[in-house]
Amino acid sequence: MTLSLSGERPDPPETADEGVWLACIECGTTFAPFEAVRYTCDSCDGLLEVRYADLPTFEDFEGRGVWRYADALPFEEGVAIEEGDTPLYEVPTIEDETGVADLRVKHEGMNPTGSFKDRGMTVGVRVAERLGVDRLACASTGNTSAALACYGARAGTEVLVLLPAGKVAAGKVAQASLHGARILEVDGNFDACLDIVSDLAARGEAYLLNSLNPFRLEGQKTIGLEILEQFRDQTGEFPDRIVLPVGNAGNTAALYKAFRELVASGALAPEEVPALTGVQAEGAAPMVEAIEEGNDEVRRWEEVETRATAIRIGNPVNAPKALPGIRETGGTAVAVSDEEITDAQRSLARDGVGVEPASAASVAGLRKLRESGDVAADEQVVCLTTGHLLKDPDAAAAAGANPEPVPADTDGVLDHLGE
Ligand SMILES: Cc1ncc(COP(=O)(O)O)c(C=O)c1O
Ligand SMILES: N[C@@H](CCOP(=O)(O)O)C(=O)O
Repeated sequence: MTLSLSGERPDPPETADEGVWLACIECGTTFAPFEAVRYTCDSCDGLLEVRYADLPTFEDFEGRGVWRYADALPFEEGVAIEEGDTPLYEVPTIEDETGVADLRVKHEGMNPTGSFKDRGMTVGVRVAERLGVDRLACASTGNTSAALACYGARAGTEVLVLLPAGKVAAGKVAQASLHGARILEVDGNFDACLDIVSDLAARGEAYLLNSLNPFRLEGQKTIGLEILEQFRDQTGEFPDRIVLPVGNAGNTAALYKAFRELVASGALAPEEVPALTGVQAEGAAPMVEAIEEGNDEVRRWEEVETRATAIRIGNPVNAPKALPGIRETGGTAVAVSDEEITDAQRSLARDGVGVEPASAASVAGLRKLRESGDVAADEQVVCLTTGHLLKDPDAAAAAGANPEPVPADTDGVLDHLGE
């Protein structure tokens, strides 16, 4: 099966429950959505996708936040704390300097726990309730654990998180801890943590809420729906391109699914779909490698390193959904250095947008693609910034200027200021 923008609408199988079912993206086998815990296909182990008998158009959306898009989701409401409805900012200085026709920044750091993961958790934790599981778990570079801890607390369910020891930013560990998750620090990287937690989930020890869980990506689809609506409200048009940081490739997969569904409902023409453009750090760039080499599979990088710890990932599990997303929308992928990421973080901050390093990768990638000519000057672009500045206070302090010590009197302060 190919995940294409054909506008195809499959008929509901007998396994559908109120017009919702799960389908394998590799072999097409379908499953009832809520009768059993399932993350991948029983027949071929392929990734699963949530499918709907009815697909909404823009006119069907009403209300605010993630649940404005209930008609595109498996439920009417979730375990919610006002996630979504994040700002789409103008960034005049960066727009000027990159020389694109229009540049806006969709700041997902403005979600309740400071990252886009909340959009996935409001749906995923609701599904967990429906399935009646009693322990939620994830592997995390930080943000997933913060969001799961918070939404798990809200649902009153036990949460277990596995983190790569020494590689998670301070703000994120603090969040997971205070929201009451049990935190295990693993002597290995994120991919090793995900291998372990997937194994625990397969043994029935916990319900997995990483983006391998197809319901989480349903919530993350709303980023794409919101961008289209906001950009059209602000400019009268849809953006030509969305540039986003890539780690486990959940957002790339989720945005592509949002656009495929809008095409299938007739709400969006295939040529109106924004080109999905992924950015990775040079030290963790398996998706970029696959795009550059034209590979259908992504090679797992065993050794990964980057200052942008949120995307320090060598085995993007959603690659089979995300690669077609980049290719079919006419997008591309690019790797950026840690220095380029920090420069972009500073530039965003100077335009009033405080983000963590991984988020700034989107702007760093846009800069690089403008220099290479892969992004044209007449394009209308949205850069996705995925997490808040305060998530990683150490990186922010290192990127900013040091405080200057002064004596505790006005003359001393004036002297220091040289006035
Ligand atoms: C701040 C931040 N940005 C980007 C990403 C990458 O997103 P994805 O895994 O959906 O590619 C993550 C986590 O993976 C993240 O925490
Ligand atoms: N950046 C992520 C990595 C895990 O990604 P997920 O989307 O599969 O949960 C994090 O914050 O842990």
